[in-house]
Amino acid sequence: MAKRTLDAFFRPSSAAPKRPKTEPIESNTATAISPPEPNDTSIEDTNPPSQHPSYPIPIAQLPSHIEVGLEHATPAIAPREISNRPHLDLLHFQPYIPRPTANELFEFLRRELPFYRVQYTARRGDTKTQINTPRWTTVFGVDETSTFIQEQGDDPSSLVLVETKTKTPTPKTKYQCTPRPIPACLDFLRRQVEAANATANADNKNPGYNFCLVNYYASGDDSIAYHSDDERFLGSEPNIASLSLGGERDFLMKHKPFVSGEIVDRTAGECVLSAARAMSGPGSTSATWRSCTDSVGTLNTVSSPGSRPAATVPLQQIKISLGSGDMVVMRGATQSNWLHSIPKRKGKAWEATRGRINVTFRRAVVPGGTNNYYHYNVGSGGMYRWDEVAREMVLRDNNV
Ligand SMILES: O=C(O)CCC(=O)C(=O)O
Ligand SMILES: [Fe+2]
Repeated sequence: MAKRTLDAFFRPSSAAPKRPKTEPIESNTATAISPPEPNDTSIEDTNPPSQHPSYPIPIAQLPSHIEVGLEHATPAIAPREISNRPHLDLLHFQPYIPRPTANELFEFLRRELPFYRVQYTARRGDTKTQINTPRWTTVFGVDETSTFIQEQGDDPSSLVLVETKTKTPTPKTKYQCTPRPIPACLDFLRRQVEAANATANADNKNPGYNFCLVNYYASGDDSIAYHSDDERFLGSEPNIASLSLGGERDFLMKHKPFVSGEIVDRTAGECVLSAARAMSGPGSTSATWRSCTDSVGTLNTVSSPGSRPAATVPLQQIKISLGSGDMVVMRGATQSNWLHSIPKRKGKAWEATRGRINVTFRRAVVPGGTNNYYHYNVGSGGMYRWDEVAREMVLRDNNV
């Protein structure tokens, strides 16, 4: 694996997220607005929101004070590499965005984005289970086989979807959903996170994120159960950047079980590594994946008593407390070997009741990824928005 230097974070990078004066003609973002000058407060109220026929609502642009904060103060600190366990390859920025700006961004995204409480049916053999996703979700982006291009001048609402290779219009039948371009506010963040990643990789490889998934955990009752983001549609060794905003929550990780008798004593927190691959490799179907995350919550362990262990390593769970502005980048073999979760949090303590937003950036390589992400993060139910007076998500539209 390529060696990364953390010092590189404080050197100027060719991939630094200098905001272009105008958006490129070809992009997955839904706006084409020049950046405000840091002192120009008038722009804050006049920048038009991102609009697109696929959006249920116009989505506001970042207020200039947040944008300036992101532009000048990220990464707030060099990341820590966590790779002291088998197959684990993480970058932990603590924080990536300075706390005050991260808290403003949390309030902004909660207020401005459309959210969904998705229900779906998980099938396991002949058994069907109705799942209520235990958090609010929303998603933007399209896999790499399609691209949004601007049809008329710099009017972002005229972004149309074309085939990436041929530039011909994408047939309506290609997707079971209507892909949404990443709105300007999240696209700004995407470019910054990409640049931070490129700096962290010795080969300066840009992960080229084309999806942005957002989770909102309203309280300690909201959660995501143990899963890995290792679907085939993300390609091998996916790079997933995961940003936390708002209330602090625990991020748990545990190694997947091994195939051939490696689990010798889970209660003692020990597993034995052989050359065998982890049990649950890439390619789980979407239904399996979601049923793992939301209903079952963990994968079964397998052991076959005949095999010979080669080495022992601790199998303790890893716990990382994620505060506002912190970012974890999961890379390399992490997804195919490790599970992660945000467990429910009991109690009435402030951090247990405070909301948290998680933004992940990923790259999907085939249309199956687009169908999957919209199915499980937008679904076919109602659209909700944050109500500042009621201090909760309120149903705004029954069918978007
Ligand atoms: O909220 C988080 O930090 C994790 C979210 C996550 O794992 C996911 O959306 O796949
Ligand atoms: Fe995940």
